[in-house]
Amino acid sequence: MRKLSRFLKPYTKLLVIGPMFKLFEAILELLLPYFMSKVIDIGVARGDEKYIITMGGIMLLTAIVGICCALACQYSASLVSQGVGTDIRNEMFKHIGTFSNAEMDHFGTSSLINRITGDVNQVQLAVAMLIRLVIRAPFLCIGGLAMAFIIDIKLSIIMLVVLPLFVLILILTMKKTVPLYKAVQKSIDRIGLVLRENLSGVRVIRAFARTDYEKERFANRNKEYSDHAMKVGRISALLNPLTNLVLNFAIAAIIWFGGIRVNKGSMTTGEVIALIGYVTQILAALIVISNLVVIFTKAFASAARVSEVLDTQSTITDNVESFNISDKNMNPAKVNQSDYNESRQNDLLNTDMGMNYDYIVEFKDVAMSYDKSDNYDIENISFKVKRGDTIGIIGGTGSGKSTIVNLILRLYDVQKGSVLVENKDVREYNLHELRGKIGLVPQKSVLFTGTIAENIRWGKEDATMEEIKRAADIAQASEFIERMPEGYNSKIYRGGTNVSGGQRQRLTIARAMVRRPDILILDDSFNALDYLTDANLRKALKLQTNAMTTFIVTQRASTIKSADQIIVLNDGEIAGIGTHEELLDTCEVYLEICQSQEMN
Ligand SMILES: Nc1ncnc2c1ncn2[C@@H]1O[C@H](COP(=O)(O)OP(=O)(O)OP(=O)(O)O)[C@@H](O)[C@H]1O
Repeated sequence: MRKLSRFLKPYTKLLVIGPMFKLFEAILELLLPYFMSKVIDIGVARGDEKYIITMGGIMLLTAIVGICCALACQYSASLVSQGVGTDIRNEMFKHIGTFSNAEMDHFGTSSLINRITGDVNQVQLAVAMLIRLVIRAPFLCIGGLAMAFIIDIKLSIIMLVVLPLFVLILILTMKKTVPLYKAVQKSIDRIGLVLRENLSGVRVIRAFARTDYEKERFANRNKEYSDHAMKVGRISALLNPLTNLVLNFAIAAIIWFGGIRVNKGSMTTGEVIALIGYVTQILAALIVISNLVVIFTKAFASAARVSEVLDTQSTITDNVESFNISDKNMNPAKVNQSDYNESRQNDLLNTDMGMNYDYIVEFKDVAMSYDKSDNYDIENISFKVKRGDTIGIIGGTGSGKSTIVNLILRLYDVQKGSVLVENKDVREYNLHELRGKIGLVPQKSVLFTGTIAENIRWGKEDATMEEIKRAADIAQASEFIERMPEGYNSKIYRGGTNVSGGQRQRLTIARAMVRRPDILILDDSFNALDYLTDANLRKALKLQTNAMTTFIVTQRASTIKSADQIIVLNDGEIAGIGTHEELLDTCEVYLEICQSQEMN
């Protein structure tokens, strides 16, 4: 929570003004029982109607001013808590954007969503309570006690007996419930995880007839949650009757002993009524304090989860200095397209003059594991790629194909060796510059809510309709787009679930093509296409993209048969490199793949 206190700084004024209003309202609230006692003792006792009306007016005014103060405090609390919540969410979102895939893997999307929503809400609630109640409740307790002692010291001794008893009940209840609240929070997290997995994978679950299994998994998580919540409920349910019992006991005692003192003439009826008012106020304030403890305990746990995200630094650090433009102080995130184009033109000029690089991509003895251990997921990877070549990467599942392309984009860092793009280590690049050279078609096609044209424009913000149509042509997507009633303005919903898998794949290819990247990476991007579309797409890529270096990751040998170079992976290592014909003679793994697919 302390780490998040910096988010309160911009609201310092409201943080002072809000509680001040609440404090003033508490003072007014403490005056009401006192005024009441005067009405009874003077107005009613003497039958002084004028006094009753005047005091009634003062009490009404006090109450109205009190309500205004409470409203002003409430308003400040809303401004601050909503502001702090919004600021934390924005900062988290921005920070998560800097995470490499390693950090995303570490937290998991489900947990990140919970943290940015549920946990921030909890912190937000604590901030609101901080302003509204943290000063008010203890003030009412102490102030009420002081007023009671001013009215009658002897009768106030009842409070000294009742208060410790009341506090003991609250502490015992909290001791039992606070750990349970944490368990409840965790089980809500787990329900969220199961729910998210189920909703996003609903088709797979139905297809594999796993509905019953998933129902049971959800029911178990739900039961775990309800068990914890019920336990909290059962204990909390005891709180109300117990506190009411103590309160009524205190009131009865005040009336009993107060009555005796009134008969003796040492106290007035109004003072007894005022004491009843104060004891009620004090005990209500104590209940509020116990609720505050619960809210703050939850908020501390949530703040720790939020801070963990904000304190995590991406293992992939960006090289801001390396961006090849005149203003080195420029924020790379804000580098605009024309600066970038200028930088690219300089690079290309250098290339044409033979100054810059021989190979567009080079892996030098690369090893890497996702968990950063010595148990490498890929190892001893070395190869060189010439500009304009088509490279096929083939191998069984889990052999490391996607890992290799992830390293070109620097989605992860290597542990051994180096990856060079245009003769420069990817770690020396500014990430914006590096990724600006590359068009990726990921294994899992993801589209975004918006029109088809908007989705393709993701690849290049300022793409004209002509460029979009050309990209769709190459991706073999124009035919189905034009058949849709609204063509390029047709809407894509929920990550693209309203188009078929193959159509989605072609749209993601168009999105990558529209930026005319130097390096195009197709990570198993043809697997949802029929053989004819696959062949047409490869033909179009070859014809239209002469200068583009294309990596095709696939399990289908026919897709990469005509590639300039094929890299065969087996269990994280290179089993062979060469053309289709060369590999058939030299690489047993490749021969086996081809034979299994009945082609050689
Ligand atoms: N995010 C990750 N976290 C941990 N391990 C991973 C991660 N991604 C891949 N791996 C592991 O790294 C190895 C190589 O995976 P990779 O995805 O590169 O294989 P692949 O050849 O592309 O497989 P496929 O054809 O099934 O996509 C596998 O053992 C896999 O379990």
